[in-house]
Amino acid sequence: MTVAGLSGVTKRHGETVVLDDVSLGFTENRIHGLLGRNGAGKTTIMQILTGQNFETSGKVEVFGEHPYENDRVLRDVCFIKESQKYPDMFAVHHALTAASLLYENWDAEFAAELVEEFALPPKRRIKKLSRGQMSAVGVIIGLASRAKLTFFDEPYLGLDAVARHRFYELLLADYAEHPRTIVLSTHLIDEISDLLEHVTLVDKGRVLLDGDSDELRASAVTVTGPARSVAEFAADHTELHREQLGGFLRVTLSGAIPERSPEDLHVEPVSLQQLVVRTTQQATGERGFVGAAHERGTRS
Ligand SMILES: Nc1ncnc2c1ncn2[C@@H]1O[C@H](COP(=O)(O)OP(=O)(O)OP(=O)(O)O)[C@@H](O)[C@H]1O
Repeated sequence: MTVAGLSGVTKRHGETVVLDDVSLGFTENRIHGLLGRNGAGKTTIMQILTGQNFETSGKVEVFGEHPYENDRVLRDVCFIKESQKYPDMFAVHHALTAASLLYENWDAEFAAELVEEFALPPKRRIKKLSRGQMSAVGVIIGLASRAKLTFFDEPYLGLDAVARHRFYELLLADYAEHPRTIVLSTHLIDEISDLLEHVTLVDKGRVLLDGDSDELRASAVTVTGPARSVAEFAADHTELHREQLGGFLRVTLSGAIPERSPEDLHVEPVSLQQLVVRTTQQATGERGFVGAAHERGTRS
């Protein structure tokens, strides 16, 4: 069941088209990745779905209703972003108390455990916290709120690598015990790709990819080997990308892993990160992509 979705949504700021006829949906009890380059429109999508921004046209539904100024909807929605502002006097514990009043599924015990886990000084004012500690405040609120629909708009980027991995572990463990819909927006695709069950890729306000992660991973392969052999093999496939590595060639090809391939070739499924990069390059016609015209021509 789709809990939050956009249907033919366009968002304009004056002459600038920020979202261009976007349709997407986030399914109940699933971890979604909302991916895309800087300025792609990810934050705008999340703002519209959390009632913090307006669509110019199209249909927006969260739990079957429009979210704007809609308490019935918003009490089940948590939006965690890096730029979250708190009143000047707020200490960590004030932010947690405010969150406990806002979210009906708030788990105070879990929040206290997370404060210890991320070694946060509860009485320190938020504006005095380090960047990583500020990110931890957001991460803790996002997890302990247990909202039916939780958006994380890159708040964990301020955490160091060790703390980020701990966040991913905690998220997965808590999600297993308390299934809900989680949307993660990030540039660090490799880091979170194992977490994601569904991926939506946006670029320049348009949806480029939208599908189940495993199906997307199975939709392309990387083939590496002696240049001539790879080129011969690639000739029969739709090529998404080509990289020369000395006498070797690496190509990304559209399609499933072939049952048989020449012995001197190494064929592996594409990683989510590669797929995202290649698809975005293809859409923007960036250098490094061979066969863009063909691929574009074959897309419906
Ligand atoms: N109020 C505004 N007026 C004009 N343009 C805006 C406004 N808000 C956002 N934009 C533009 O909309 C586009 C999408 O912005 P958005 O913040 O949604 O992207 P994003 O995918 O979240 O990017 P990032 O990964 O860099 O955070 C950008 O080009 C941005 O400059």
